[in-house]
Amino acid sequence: MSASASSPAAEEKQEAAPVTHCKGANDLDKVVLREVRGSSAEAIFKPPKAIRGGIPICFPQFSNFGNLEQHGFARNRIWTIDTDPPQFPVPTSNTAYVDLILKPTEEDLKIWPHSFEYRLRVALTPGGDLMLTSRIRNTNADGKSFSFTFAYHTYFKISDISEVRVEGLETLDYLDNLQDRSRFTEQGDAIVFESELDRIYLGTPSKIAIIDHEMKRTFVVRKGGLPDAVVWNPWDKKAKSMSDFGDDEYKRMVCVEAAAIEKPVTLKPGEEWTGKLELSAVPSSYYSGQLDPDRVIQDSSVPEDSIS
Ligand SMILES: O=P(O)(O)OC[C@H]1O[C@H](O)[C@H](O)[C@@H](O)[C@@H]1O
Repeated sequence: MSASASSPAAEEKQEAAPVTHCKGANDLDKVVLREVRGSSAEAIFKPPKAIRGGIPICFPQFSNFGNLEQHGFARNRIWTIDTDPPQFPVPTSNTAYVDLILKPTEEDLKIWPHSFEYRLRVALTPGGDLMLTSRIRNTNADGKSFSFTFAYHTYFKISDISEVRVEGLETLDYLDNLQDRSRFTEQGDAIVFESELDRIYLGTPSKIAIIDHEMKRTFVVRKGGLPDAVVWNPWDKKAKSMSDFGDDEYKRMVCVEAAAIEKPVTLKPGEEWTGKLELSAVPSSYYSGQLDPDRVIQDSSVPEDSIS
């Protein structure tokens, strides 16, 4: 799906849920791993399997935190354009956006017996920032609550994994997926990459920065309703084991995923949850060694209190 799509068109089926390409004014086209569908290296576009790259949606399960397929089924489903969405809680004036909706099929209900409506708004601001707003409602008629885990599995395109720092997660606790999800405390003043890394940071702030020194560009991730953040780079060995990923592609990508994992979200019938993600790209000189996200996002289109 292209996030540069504008207002809702006539009802039509979308090929896949994830944002796979986003051409923005301020370098946000670099958010994605692939330039266009499958043109780079080893990406495979074969529905119903999600393409690797972009922003796959992990719902109703992150990873193997449950009995469903890895990362849940939402990323592998056909979404529909929602031509008549209810009012969204984020300002969208002057933005180009598309509203998508996902409801469970009969098959989905067999593996996850809960009725839901998942509304996703994908919006691009005039400045090129990308905003994703997920609204998930429990529409169970049997009076039952349900719980889920969630992630925006965002792939960022970077110059060189060895040159990148992730700031905003220092001093936090994390679960290390490479060590049976044991709990550790981050000791570094930033995350740098020297080998495979796969961690779930807990209780994270609403802003995280991915600083690409070589490109002199910083991605700012802002999020709301999503307390956790997954940081992932497969490094060389795992890259080789993935059939839809080039052997060297790990050098040019990092995933920083706004998520709700440690404490699953529980919704009673009729209740709705909102999870927001906003991505900006700014020149790294704004950061130059000091993380001052307030400074770089002060012109953001989303007021601070609307995202947290
Ligand atoms: O290969 P996928 O199912 O898309 O998952 C890719 C990666 O997603 C997350 O980042 C997980 O923390 C990793 O453990 C996993 O390898």
